[in-house]
Amino acid sequence: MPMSLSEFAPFLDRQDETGLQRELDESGFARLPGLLNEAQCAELVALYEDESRFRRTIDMNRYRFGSGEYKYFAAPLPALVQQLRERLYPALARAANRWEERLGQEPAYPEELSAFLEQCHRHGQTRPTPLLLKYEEGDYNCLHQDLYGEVFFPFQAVIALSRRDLDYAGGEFLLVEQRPRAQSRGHALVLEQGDGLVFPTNNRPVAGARGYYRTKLRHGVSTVLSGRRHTLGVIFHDAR
Ligand SMILES: O=C(O)CCC(=O)C(=O)O
Ligand SMILES: [Fe+2]
Repeated sequence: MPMSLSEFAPFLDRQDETGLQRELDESGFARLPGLLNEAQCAELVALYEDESRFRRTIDMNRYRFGSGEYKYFAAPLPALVQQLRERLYPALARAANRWEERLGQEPAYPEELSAFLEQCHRHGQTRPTPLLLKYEEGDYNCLHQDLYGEVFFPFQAVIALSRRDLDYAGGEFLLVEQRPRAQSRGHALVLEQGDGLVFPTNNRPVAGARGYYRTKLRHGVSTVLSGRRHTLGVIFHDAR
């Protein structure tokens, strides 16, 4: 069954973008509720078993990344993942350019994903990074960043594919913000099936007494207490 674009169109409308941009500026992250429907989530979960769709499988325990498993999609990406990556990108590039300006940098991100990916390719980053993750009872994802080379896009997205309290318990999405010369702040975010969350890949500008300063962010997942939790990670830069 082909997956339809219209299903995740609403938040991408211009009028909704204002709210998204405000949330990103205020807290650094933003929820995108109802990004995928139940059938789309189930379809992505089912893809996990189709080895032909992936270029690499990571046993998280082996690298001490946590416990659980994830798989990077091979090119060409499944249509739904490709469309999500393309359609989330432009609003996030506008946010990224505004953040650059706040930090006194030139706006660096092209309007279209394809142009940004060309930058990645010129730096030898040619392998796709969108991934599916699977956590079972006792699994977790240590706090980390997903930088795969010199070029990186300052936002990434995660989409919850499983039903909280029905398919799994625990397994909150964790976001920790490291503030310069201050203690870190943590957010535990519960995502419903189909919800997306956009968050900074590396750092973000925060308004201070004398202009903006940068905080550094890392993300992870708390221990899954029971059941199975699947997520889709949409990272915009390709990897070396
Ligand atoms: O499973 C999650 O919620 C987090 C996944 C993750 O680390 C990512 O998408 O980069
Ligand atoms: Fe990650």
